[in-house]
Amino acid sequence: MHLGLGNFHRAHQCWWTGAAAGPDDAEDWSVTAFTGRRPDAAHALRAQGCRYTLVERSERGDRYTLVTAMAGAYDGADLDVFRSAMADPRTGVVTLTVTEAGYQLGAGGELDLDRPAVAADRAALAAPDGGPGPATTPGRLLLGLRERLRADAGPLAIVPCDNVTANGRALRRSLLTLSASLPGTRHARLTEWIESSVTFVDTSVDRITPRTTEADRVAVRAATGFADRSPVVTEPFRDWVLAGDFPAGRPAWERAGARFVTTLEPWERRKLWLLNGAHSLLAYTGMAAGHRTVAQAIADPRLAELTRCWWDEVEPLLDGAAGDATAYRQDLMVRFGNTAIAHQLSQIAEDGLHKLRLRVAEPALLRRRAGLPAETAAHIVAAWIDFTRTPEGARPGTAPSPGAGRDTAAHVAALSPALADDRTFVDAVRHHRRHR
Ligand SMILES: NC(=O)c1ccc[n+]([C@@H]2O[C@H](COP(=O)([O-])OP(=O)(O)OC[C@H]3O[C@@H](n4cnc5c(N)ncnc54)[C@H](O)[C@@H]3O)[C@@H](O)[C@H]2O)c1
Ligand SMILES: O=P(O)(O)OC[C@@H](O)[C@@H](O)[C@H](O)[C@H](O)CO
Repeated sequence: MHLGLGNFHRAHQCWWTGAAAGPDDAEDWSVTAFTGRRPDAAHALRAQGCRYTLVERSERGDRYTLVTAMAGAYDGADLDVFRSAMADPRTGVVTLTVTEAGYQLGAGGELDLDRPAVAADRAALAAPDGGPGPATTPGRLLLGLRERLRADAGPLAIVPCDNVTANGRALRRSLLTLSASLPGTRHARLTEWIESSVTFVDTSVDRITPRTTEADRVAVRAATGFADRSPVVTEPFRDWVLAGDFPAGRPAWERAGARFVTTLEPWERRKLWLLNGAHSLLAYTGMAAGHRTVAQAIADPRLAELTRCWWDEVEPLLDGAAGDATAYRQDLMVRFGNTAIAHQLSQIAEDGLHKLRLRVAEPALLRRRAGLPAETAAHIVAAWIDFTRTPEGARPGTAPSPGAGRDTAAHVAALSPALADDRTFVDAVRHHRRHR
């Protein structure tokens, strides 16, 4: 099963599941996918038998693959179908790509029980008649797990694939907290069962996948003859590192290059800080400089130099267990410079509050605690604050609550209360705001 049927799932886990197929059909797995917030993606895929085209795009040209691993696509709000899929003993793995914001975490990285959407889900889950049903990802997952326990359908692995630090452990804590906050012995039993029978796998996922455009659909039709409404364009590069157990089995993803490790942290830090941190840097500083795509921004010598400064700042925090950071940086420069991929800076800039906490504030705090300056981090935070003052940047999720107003310290506190207590860092952010 998959939750969050967007572009990235189609370019990564779903493609990977098809590519993991072995010579014996009995080993093959398929994906039943659910959208997160809107039904559109499921409708479009169902209308074409859940098949779609993966376009691997580089400056050397396009490569087209028909992906057939998706068996079903449904609206995530269709809770009857969702519950029966979760309670099906043939379901052994649930992957997720619901964006960073979808995890409903507060600034401390824990489930925010007081957030209205989470509070509404608690009421829905506690209602004796089932109520309207939960709407958030943690709420729906817990509903599904409750159904699986009731049906005695066996253990399960949950595999979050979003750019969230220690994503498996974070989701495990959230579901246990949510379950423990619900009344009655059935929820006490649910909490115990999750602890004993549900595993949460930490993952680092990597494949730059921009939003599909109408021009992409036209190109697919011209090249393949398939009038595909849901193709997905991605870069040739791909990576998937996983740490955790699969008590109900799993596809042989390693056949297509996935790596199973014991500790994810070195991989996750290298990818989240070097790649995603630099993406956010390029998004906020690049848009302010009038660029639209990552390739345009990295071709700007001033921004390429700022990116190198960011990498110099975070590289000493990496322990090298994930391999040579120098080679990784060189590869990133090439990947960012792929002019065939139009990765919009505006897409990366969305939900900045949730993203910067993990990819910029966390390493900045580690540096500050080690007594080191975090100048480039301050520069990125300043660029984000300035972006939140623009009409495009003032949307919820990108900017902190309106109460933060123009105040630099309040913005930093929304990212990280600990960083906001660091006067040197807040002053550095102020300095960069004035001098940009
Ligand atoms: N696109 C990439 O290059 C890429 C690469 C690595 C990781 N990821 C991860 O995948 C996530 C999704 O990226 P995408 O390109 O597929 O985006 P997308 O917009 O195509 O799809 C996002 C999916 O998440 C759902 N969603 C959005 N907000 C939600 C919320 N608050 N609660 C529940 N569901 C929600 C949407 O309905 C949709 O199904 C990213 O946020 C990131 O964490 C993306
Ligand atoms: O997908 P997001 O929104 O978490 O972040 C935007 C980009 O940094 C991200 O999508 C990268 O392209 C991706 O993580 C590369 O693997």
